[in-house]
Amino acid sequence: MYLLIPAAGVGKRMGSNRNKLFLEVQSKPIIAWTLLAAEAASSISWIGIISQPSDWPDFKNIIADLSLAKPVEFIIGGSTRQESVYNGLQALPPEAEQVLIHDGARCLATPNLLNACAAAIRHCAGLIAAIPVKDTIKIVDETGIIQSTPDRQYLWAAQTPQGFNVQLLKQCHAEGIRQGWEVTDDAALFERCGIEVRIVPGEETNLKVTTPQDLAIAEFIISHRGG
Ligand SMILES: Nc1ccn([C@@H]2O[C@H](COP(=O)(O)OP(=O)(O)OP(=O)(O)O)[C@@H](O)[C@H]2O)c(=O)n1
Ligand SMILES: C[C@](O)(CO)[C@H](O)COP(=O)(O)O
Repeated sequence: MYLLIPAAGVGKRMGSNRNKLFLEVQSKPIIAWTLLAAEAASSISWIGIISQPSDWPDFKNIIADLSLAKPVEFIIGGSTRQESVYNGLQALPPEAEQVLIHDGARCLATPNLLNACAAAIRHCAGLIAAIPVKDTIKIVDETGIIQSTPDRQYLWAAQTPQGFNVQLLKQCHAEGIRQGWEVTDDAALFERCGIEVRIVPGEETNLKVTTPQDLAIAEFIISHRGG
């Protein structure tokens, strides 16, 4: 299975002065944990890391330190996640029929989750890892007044990995460009094009390291993992 890792962000919400993926959790950069999960997932045979060329020397040093057995290709990142994934799709080898996309910032996803998504995408056009929402969610207007409370049984928190048929995802990205759609995940492009996206049970611990609080939580989770 081909795996694209969007890793070209800047980490605004982390308040970091450079790509947050170089921040350390348990003495390893965030991206190193993500790459180690990909290395340990038996289904993954090819890794594309989508990132800004100015970060490539640091990524290359990290990869060398990890002595990964799997090939890692470097792909130039865009100015949004959506653009970065678009670039990643163009860089896939022509024989790639399905792809998993997994945020570099979701460094706690387990190899099992990557393998489960890789197995499931053989049987559908699109899927995402997701977990049921625990909070009561409110739709609020711009003045801060609640407009409605959606029924929680239909609410799921989207994670990555997200898996897709490559041809269809390329078509959906192209349609997104034509229509000027701005989305925060690839499933949203499938949805807007009217193509079904299936849910695969995600992991409660598979948080996206977005804020300094997430970094502390990631530190706690990794330090309490066995092995
Ligand atoms: N232009 C971008 C922006 C984001 N990403 C990647 O998409 C994932 C999810 O993005 P997010 O957590 O929002 O990362 P940042 O964009 O770095 O954070 P922020 O939005 O706080 O600036 C991350 O692995 C990030 O590196 C990317 O590849 N290209
Ligand atoms: C793809 C994603 O991780 C699913 O939760 C998320 O949508 C990325 O969005 P962000 O706005 O870049 O954090």
